[in-house]
Amino acid sequence: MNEELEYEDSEYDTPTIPARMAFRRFWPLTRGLRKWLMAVWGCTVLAALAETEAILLFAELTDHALRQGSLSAFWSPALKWLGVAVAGGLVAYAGNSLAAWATERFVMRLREHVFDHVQQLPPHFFQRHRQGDLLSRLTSDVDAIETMVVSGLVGAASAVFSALFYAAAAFWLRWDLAAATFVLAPLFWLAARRFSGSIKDVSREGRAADGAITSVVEESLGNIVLTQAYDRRDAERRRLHEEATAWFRASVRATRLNEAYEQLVQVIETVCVLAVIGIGAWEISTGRMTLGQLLAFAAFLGYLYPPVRGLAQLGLTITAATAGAERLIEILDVRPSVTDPRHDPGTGRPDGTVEVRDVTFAYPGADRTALSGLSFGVTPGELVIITGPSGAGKSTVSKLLLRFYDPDAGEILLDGVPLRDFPLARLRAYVTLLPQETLVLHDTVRANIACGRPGASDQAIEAAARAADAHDFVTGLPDGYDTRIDPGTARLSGGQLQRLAIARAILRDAPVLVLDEPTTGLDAMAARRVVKPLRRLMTGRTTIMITHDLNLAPDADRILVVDGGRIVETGRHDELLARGGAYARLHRSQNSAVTDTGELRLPLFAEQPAPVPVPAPVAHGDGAAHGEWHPYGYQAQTPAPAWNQPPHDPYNPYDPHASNGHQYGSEDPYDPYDPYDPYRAVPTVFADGRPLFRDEGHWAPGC
Ligand SMILES: Nc1ncnc2c1ncn2[C@@H]1O[C@H](COP(=O)(O)OP(=O)(O)OP(=O)(O)O)[C@@H](O)[C@H]1O
Repeated sequence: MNEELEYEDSEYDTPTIPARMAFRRFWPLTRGLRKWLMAVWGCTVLAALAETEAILLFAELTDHALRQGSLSAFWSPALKWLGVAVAGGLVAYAGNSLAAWATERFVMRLREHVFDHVQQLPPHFFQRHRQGDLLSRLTSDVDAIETMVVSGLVGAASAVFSALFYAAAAFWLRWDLAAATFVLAPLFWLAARRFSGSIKDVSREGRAADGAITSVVEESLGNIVLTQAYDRRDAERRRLHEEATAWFRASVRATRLNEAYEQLVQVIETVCVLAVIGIGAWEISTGRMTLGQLLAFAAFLGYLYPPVRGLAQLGLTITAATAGAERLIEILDVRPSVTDPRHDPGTGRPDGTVEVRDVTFAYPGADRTALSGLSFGVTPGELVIITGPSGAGKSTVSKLLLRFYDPDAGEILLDGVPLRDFPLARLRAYVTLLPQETLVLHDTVRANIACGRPGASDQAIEAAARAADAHDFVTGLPDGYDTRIDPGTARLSGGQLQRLAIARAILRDAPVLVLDEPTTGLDAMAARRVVKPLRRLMTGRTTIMITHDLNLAPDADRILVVDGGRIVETGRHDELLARGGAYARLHRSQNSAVTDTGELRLPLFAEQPAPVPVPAPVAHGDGAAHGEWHPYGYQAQTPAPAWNQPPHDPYNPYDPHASNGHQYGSEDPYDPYDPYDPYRAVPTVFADGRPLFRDEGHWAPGC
């Protein structure tokens, strides 16, 4: 299956794979365990032999000791039986322990295999798959495969052996009786066949629902602040209820199907036992069989049915497990978007000269290119800022620089060597990313910094923390560097976490740095506090900073303004401002984005284009003179501009303005959601002529 197919499939329409193919897919993972599986099978065989011996001894005891009432005939078979029971017990214990060891090793190996694979998958894979569903695939679906490949195989081999062995013993004991019983054997097979299709369907539904439940719980807990702040508990509960209902239906149906199968088999077994007893009674009455022989035969049947029934049940279990295998195979078939080169050119640590040469790139499955013909270069010690509007392709540049993807056309070179020629681990040691969201490991502060360079000494960690201005707040934590922090930790502020990330990057000491919005999400004070550590981090390195925050722009050696995946302007801060183009506009919009609190108190849109007088003047003792603008209203006599009317709230049934026809569906043609509505009046100036929004023109304070 290719990747294109992959993201079109949701977790609910996983492709169907036959059990045999699924088995073959995972069988190679049993390498190294197969001899132990053989040993487990050997133990099962020995245990079956011990059981058989026990049954024969039971027949001997019945015929010689019990029927003849002879105690002397009791001791020898009794002691033998005891010996056989102890030996059988030991063998069964060894076999079961070994089986548990082998199956758990297989599960571990499979889980690591899938986990390793998932870790190599490109970022868009995780955007398109729900995390909860992935979790469920890595846990319960992995267990299902174990059932299919290891327990299933050993179970099937043991059941086949036991069935054949007990059948042979039954034939040896009384072939005619055995033949009569075996005529009924296909009934078991027919019953299993009847149920297997439905059981597979219901297992598939159950697994998908299991993944969906984990997803809802995971997403809901991850968004707990949103849930509580917007009181979305009922909505979240409903979401969980929907998925839980699907799970509930699937599991009840699965239990019903299994139970129906079990009971049907029970009835078939009873028919067989009655047939044996009937024929046996007739044989005993004609003197061709002893009671001991009949009881031994019945015991053999008692041992024969479980493996026969087990085989059929195993078929159903494997069929159900195939549903899990399909879900894992779906993930394993997604290929990583980048791989290591065949040959490592073995270059030493690069100086850090980066050249992006005519790069074009579209995300897999996307119909638009994210970058088109992008070219720029950065030399060691230089700071290049990439800015531009949202969706311009800035973060995509960082993904290509880290080689999460390869360009569709063009090339990115590090010291003249194409990125695809570096082994990934080495490339990512040379190019460090400081991502937008601060990534925290569930570990101590020390480990969080040290993950920049595993094995770093405590002194190096502390030096990095000092350079990142993190040492002081870290030593103020209850356990200093040994304080445990968690992702989403409340212990540290956004700015502090960012400084930890900077310490980690300082310790990593890579020649190339890619900073993706290093100050986004921080308030002005926190952003200012990270600037100094950032400068220390950037010193002497090739730095590519992706940012909307143009406060750092005057420091840049070059600024690239990207729009629609292309570079639309290049230059230094002053040059670009003087040019008055895209950059100047971005810069202006950013500076004017500092909101005037007066603006916040104004209704944005008028209800009516025609001015309506405010019913009562607002009496304020703050010097609001007649005719003066006041944030809460206009003074009497002065017709209030439309935008200064108390806003009509279409959702408020008590809004007095609702009665004047300002309701949806009334004749009032005003549509608040239509930007081209001719009735819509967007105020741009205050009553005294001052511009309402700062970027409308110069606004000298006090005028
Ligand atoms: N995984 C993806 N699959 C498909 N298209 C994507 C994917 N990620 C991003 N894009 C698209 O690629 C384009 C560039 O996205 P990118 O994230 O690089 O923009 P950006 O400039 O960093 O935006 P922002 O400033 O909002 O982070 C956008 O049109 C976006 O919709």
